[in-house]
Amino acid sequence: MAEKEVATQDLASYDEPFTPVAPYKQLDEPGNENPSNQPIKVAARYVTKEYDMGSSRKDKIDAILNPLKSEDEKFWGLKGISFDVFEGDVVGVIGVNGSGKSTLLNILSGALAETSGSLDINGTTSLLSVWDGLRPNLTGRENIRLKSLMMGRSNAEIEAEMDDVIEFSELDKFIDQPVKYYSSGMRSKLGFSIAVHQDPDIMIIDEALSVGDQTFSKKALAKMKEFKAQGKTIFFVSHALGQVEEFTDKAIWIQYGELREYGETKKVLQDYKDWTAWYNKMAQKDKDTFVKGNKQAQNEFDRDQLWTRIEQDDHLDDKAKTRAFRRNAVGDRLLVWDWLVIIASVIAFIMSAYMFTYLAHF
Ligand SMILES: Nc1ncnc2c1ncn2[C@@H]1O[C@H](COP(=O)(O)OP(=O)(O)OP(=O)(O)O)[C@@H](O)[C@H]1O
Repeated sequence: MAEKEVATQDLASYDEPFTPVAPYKQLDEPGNENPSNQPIKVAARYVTKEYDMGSSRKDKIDAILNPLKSEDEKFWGLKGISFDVFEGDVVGVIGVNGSGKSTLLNILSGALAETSGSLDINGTTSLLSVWDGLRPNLTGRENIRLKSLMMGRSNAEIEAEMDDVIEFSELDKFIDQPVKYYSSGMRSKLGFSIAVHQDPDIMIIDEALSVGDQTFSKKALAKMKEFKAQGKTIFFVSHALGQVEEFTDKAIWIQYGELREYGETKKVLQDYKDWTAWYNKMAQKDKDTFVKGNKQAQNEFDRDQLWTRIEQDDHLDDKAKTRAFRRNAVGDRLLVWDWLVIIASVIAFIMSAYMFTYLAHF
């Protein structure tokens, strides 16, 4: 009976708006213990990603030339995610489709720029996702060379490793075929093999183990365990909760762009499963309302709401608050570039109009 009351109370709270004030745990809080005093590998504070739904250059120019047109729709893929990860932590990242897992991992790997927030990464990262960094028109072998060069490997190192990478990938003669003809499993094998041979400090794996065949998944998991034993830091996104449970020590649960929970894998997985059971029991109409409400909150989120959260965070001093609120210059640089293109086009247009009127006099 008592158990039922607790469950009911927990379930009711799912409906309430989720507004974390200090969503990351302090060092040595339960779920974030650092018994061997490991150095911090990743410290994220209020990391956001604001997607522009009309994000093509044409959409942006359109919006400037038609100021009366309604503003582009924004979507906050991440609404201010904060956490600490220590050397040797193996962290599962879970959450329903569209919650923001890939967005977070792409930001951690440097493949995507965050909109704002402070992110300190101590070491090299390597992202492993089925499509990441693979050029469809290049062969498998050329992709190995390209990705390795991008990771700062020398030609000699690449040639020395080439046979091992190919052997691990099990692609055999297909290695000289363009990647666009590969199945998703084959891409995953190639991507995985390239990534593990880069020997990064921080390994980021996005769903890549779920598409290969079972034998390869086992081999890949064994390789990951080897990394774990060496004390590497690993982020592991997967919908396969069994794999997350088997392989990770801590888990981050992301929901609609928020960090819902971070702590010991067992506890986070149990809470996530409870939530999923609660969600699945709802009538379709209620599920739609729930999802719509959360997505709307992601559309309507803004910098004021973000600042309110940061301001209330007692764990941060003023300097850290300012840093956490700061917009990332990369995003702004893109805007400046867009403006330059527009200004140059307007000047070119005015000059041609002058030339035309001048020539028309003769
Ligand atoms: N380039 C983009 N422009 C606009 N919205 C985007 C873009 N990329 C992702 N999103 C949106 O951001 C949200 C988070 O997406 P993300 O891919 O990070 O989720 P996910 O948790 O990895 O999902 P899945 O489990 O399905 O892979 C989604 O609602 C998605 O539609």
